[in-house]
Amino acid sequence: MAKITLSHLKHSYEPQPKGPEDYALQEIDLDWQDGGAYALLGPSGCGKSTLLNIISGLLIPSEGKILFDDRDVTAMSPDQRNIAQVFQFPVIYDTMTVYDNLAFPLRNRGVEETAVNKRVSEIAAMLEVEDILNRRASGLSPDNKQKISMGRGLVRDDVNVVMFDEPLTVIDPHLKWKLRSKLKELHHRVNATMIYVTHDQTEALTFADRVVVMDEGQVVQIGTPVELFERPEHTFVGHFIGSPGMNIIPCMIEGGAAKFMGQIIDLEGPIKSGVSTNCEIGIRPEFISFGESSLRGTVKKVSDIGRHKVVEVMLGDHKVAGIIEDIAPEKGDNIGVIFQKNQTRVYRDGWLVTEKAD
Ligand SMILES: Nc1ncnc2c1ncn2[C@@H]1O[C@H](COP(=O)(O)OP(=O)(O)OP(=O)(O)O)[C@@H](O)[C@H]1O
Repeated sequence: MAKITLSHLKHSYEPQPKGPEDYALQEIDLDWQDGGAYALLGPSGCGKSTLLNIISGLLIPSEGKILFDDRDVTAMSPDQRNIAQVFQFPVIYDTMTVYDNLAFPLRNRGVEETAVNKRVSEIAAMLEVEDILNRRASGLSPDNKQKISMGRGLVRDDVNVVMFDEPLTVIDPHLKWKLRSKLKELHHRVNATMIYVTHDQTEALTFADRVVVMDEGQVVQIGTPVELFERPEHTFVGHFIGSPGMNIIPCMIEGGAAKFMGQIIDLEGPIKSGVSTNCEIGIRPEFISFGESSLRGTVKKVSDIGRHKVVEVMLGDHKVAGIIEDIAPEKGDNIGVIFQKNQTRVYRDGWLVTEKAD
């Protein structure tokens, strides 16, 4: 396994890119640590596949370098890079048995049969497919086929990285969580560097120790699931992660204070210096409550979503959502809205600019 470094990486599909809008990947500098479980998360079109193809060697970046353990592999073919990939759709040989499918990547590298047998048995045990090893792959259910496909990705222990590209797309929703937790468990056992590409926050947050969030060709934050939830560094992360996402409302900055609807809003900490007309307050619905407050609004909607209720309140022209577990106000009520101070942040041009309270 290897540490993977992306250094000043940029990519445009245009032969002669002019401005940033011509780049599918803006400048990316990133280290993927050896043995880490990473998710690459972002909406459709943000550049995930482009980045994956650059790491695997299917695409040569317009600018920048890829290093595996500080060795420049930018000009190397996918084969030379020694990578395992698991795709959206299972890649297995239908006419072979499950055993032969799992053994294939090892036999292909000339591994001798005793070692093949040992490793296939280990992987089969981890995936809990020992009882179907002698079955032909053609008769397997889609989730078993994808399990075998994952097994083929994990069977070699000499690869630099295992990359999963939306591997649960074809899996029934009720089986997804099973395979997802299986993959997490496998990471702990094989200790490989893994990159899991998805647009689904649940998949990313349950699989990965660290999540790389992308938007419009940029990495907007790298963090643990808790960090992404607690302190989004960009409004995109706040909005994309969470259900509902972070409330983002415009504000004015005057004399170091943030004002919304003419009132000073208490913040987690001081605002870093800088100038912009595009300033916003971000606060997650989990940290909004209702009661005595000079910030008043009208309840627009109350949704009961099981364990808790989501209350949407109009503050002037701006809607904010709060999550509450006890008795909710009713539609049309005029209520006070309280922002939990240590969770109230300011973003300038999308980027977090409040300092963390001690
Ligand atoms: N072969 C190509 N030629 C030209 N433009 C491309 C090509 N492949 C991707 N793009 C563009 O590059 C940008 C990033 O696309 P990419 O497929 O990497 O995103 P993605 O996050 O993987 O999206 P998805 O989840 O839909 O696959 C998009 O604007 C896309 O239209």
